[in-house]
Amino acid sequence: MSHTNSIAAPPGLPPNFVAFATGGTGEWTSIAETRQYTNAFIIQEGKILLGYKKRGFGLGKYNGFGGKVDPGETPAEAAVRELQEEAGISAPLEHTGTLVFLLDTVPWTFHIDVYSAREFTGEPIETDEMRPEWFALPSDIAGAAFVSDLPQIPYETMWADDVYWMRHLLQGIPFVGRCDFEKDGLEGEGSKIVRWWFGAPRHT
Ligand SMILES: CNc1ncnc2c1ncn2[C@@H]1O[C@H](COP(=O)(O)OP(=O)(O)OP(=O)(O)O)[C@@H](O)[C@H]1O
Repeated sequence: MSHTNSIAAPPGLPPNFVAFATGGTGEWTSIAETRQYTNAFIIQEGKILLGYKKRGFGLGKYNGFGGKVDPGETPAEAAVRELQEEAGISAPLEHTGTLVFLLDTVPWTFHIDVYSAREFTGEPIETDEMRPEWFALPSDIAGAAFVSDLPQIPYETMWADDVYWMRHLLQGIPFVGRCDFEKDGLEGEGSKIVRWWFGAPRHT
């Protein structure tokens, strides 16, 4: 029997969340060393700011802005710093989600605190690491604020797990999740999700 379809959250996630998307096969990979990361998204009336990653981990993918939490820094401080460094803007970021990733090609576990803000100051600028671009929120979430002349969120060019939690993020619903990835056998750093579990707070 696979553990991944069970209602109980997998190792590495906080308690008191109820699954809204689970799947895959096999046992959860055991967690050894954990490293802290951040990921920040600006979500406004009808649109979301994503960055195209120009170098390093996640090259060629769209993602929020973020990176490693430095020693002596809180995740919230790191999130603000990384947003400034990678997109040139400041924002009152609020914690919205927690993601845990294991890749069979990386010996540590990624613990990612996900932040979002509805406003920001400054002008998004392209940096050495990221190229910021706006995308339209889906029309059922945006309602009257739907922006028809922006591209749709490019899930095919994002990490494969993003599609599971993005609607929670866009609606400001807290979420947690875990995914175990394995190399997909293709050239490069391509990987596929082999088991996943996403949950929202019990009362929603
Ligand atoms: C596996 N599934 C995943 N799905 C979505 N997002 C993922 C992710 N795995 C990592 N991430 C994000 O990728 C960035 C890496 O950060 P990364 O560029 O390595 O850090 P940092 O900017 O400190 O690096 P430099 O050393 O400056 O290049 C960071 O935002 C982190 O949250």
